[in-house]
Amino acid sequence: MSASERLVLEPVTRAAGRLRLPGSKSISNRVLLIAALARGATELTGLLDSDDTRVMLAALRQMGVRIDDTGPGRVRVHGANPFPNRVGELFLGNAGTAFRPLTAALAVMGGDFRLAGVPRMHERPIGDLVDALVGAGADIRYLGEQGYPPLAIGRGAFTGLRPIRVKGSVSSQFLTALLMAAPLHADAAGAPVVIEVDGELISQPYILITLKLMERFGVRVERSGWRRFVIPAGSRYVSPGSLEIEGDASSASYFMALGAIGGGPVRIDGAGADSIQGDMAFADVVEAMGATVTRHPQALEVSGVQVARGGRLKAFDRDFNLIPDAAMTAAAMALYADGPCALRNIGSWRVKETDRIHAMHTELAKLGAKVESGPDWLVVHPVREGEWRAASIATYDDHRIAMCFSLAAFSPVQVTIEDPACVAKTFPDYFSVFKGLVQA
Ligand SMILES: O=C(O)C1=C[C@@H](OP(=O)(O)O)[C@@H](O)[C@H](O)C1
Ligand SMILES: C=C(OP(=O)(O)O)C(=O)O
Repeated sequence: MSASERLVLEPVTRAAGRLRLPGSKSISNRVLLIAALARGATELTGLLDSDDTRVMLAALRQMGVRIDDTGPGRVRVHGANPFPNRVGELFLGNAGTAFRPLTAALAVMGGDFRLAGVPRMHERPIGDLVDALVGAGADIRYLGEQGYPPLAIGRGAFTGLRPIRVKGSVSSQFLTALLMAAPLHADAAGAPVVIEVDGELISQPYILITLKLMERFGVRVERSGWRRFVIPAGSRYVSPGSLEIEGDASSASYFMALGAIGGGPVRIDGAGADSIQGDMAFADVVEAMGATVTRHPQALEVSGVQVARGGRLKAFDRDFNLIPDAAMTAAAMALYADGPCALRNIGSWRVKETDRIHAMHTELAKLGAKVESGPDWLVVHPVREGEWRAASIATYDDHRIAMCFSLAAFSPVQVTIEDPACVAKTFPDYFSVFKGLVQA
């Protein structure tokens, strides 16, 4: 492995300072697609520039959607429904927020599309979404293994006559994809679209992001809890003119952890108490661990959050189903807690960028931690003084493994992060922001 493929983290003892978050991945990719489907042009600001948003932008442009670059983090999207090009081969990397919603939108539109990604994307399940769409008349074929990308989408007639039933136990992105595509049918057919969730629905706060952004584009979904969603007849996306994208709350979790472990205060601008992202609840996690948290609008003039250490970090035993991405940061913080920390209900980790339960178990253990895990849980015991081991951390092409193991710099040993560039999925300059906040 060459030097640029590894990052050596020398031990640090303090962290303090202020930073601005990159744009939210979840919001960026949702509004790019919705704006592309809306009447009128939308000026987006605060857009994330990373691998996941680049594949979405490239796919939309390939479909003939005009998107002007109007400055750093700014684009003007000229809506076009249906898309001018209804034929194409799309490469969507490992971006779940591009692959799943585009599958649904293109299946409802109909055409002749092929959707593929990196090898890991072809191991991430999509069968529950394909079943729901095919059940409603869409024409989708698997080009590789059944239930997984790559996919071919044809011209089949999406009827949406009966309620569309979808399972939500593997990923909430399947329901998000159906919700975002539904107005295309509700508008064209002048009929309501009803979506029913079959069984458990994980990662629920991401559905609220979807519904809130649809509403910003004029589509109000009627819902009964998490079971039944009705997109009224005639619903159509209309551009609000402009939209400011919040900072990424999952990215904020690493800096909240820095403030809690490294003293702080660490001031994080771009997403605060008024955020629509569920991962802002990570502020409650660090607070419960003993950190001192200040949230906008109570005390800060810019939307944001500030975290400082409150004492030794307290152990936790928590259900993390609602915040699966930020939960990884908690697993790394457990290295410094005052007792064993349990992360429960995190089964979705198995089918994300890598098998995250296996990866976190393996890499935390390399540092000297005792770790236990099961199908959907992880227990991390803090490392006692004198038991730390220098380690080279494998990152499995998973941005979040790379980012949360930066927190191992607070150990007394040298830690090396392999392939740090994998952070480009959501936060290309993560390590330079990190280095600007920590001190030996
Ligand atoms: O809808 C979204 O923007 C996301 C939903 C979550 O996935 P699951 O619903 O698969 O847990 C999350 O892990 C992912 O990073 C982004
Ligand atoms: C699971 C993640 O990504 P994706 O949007 O590809 O599902 C993630 O960013 O942690």
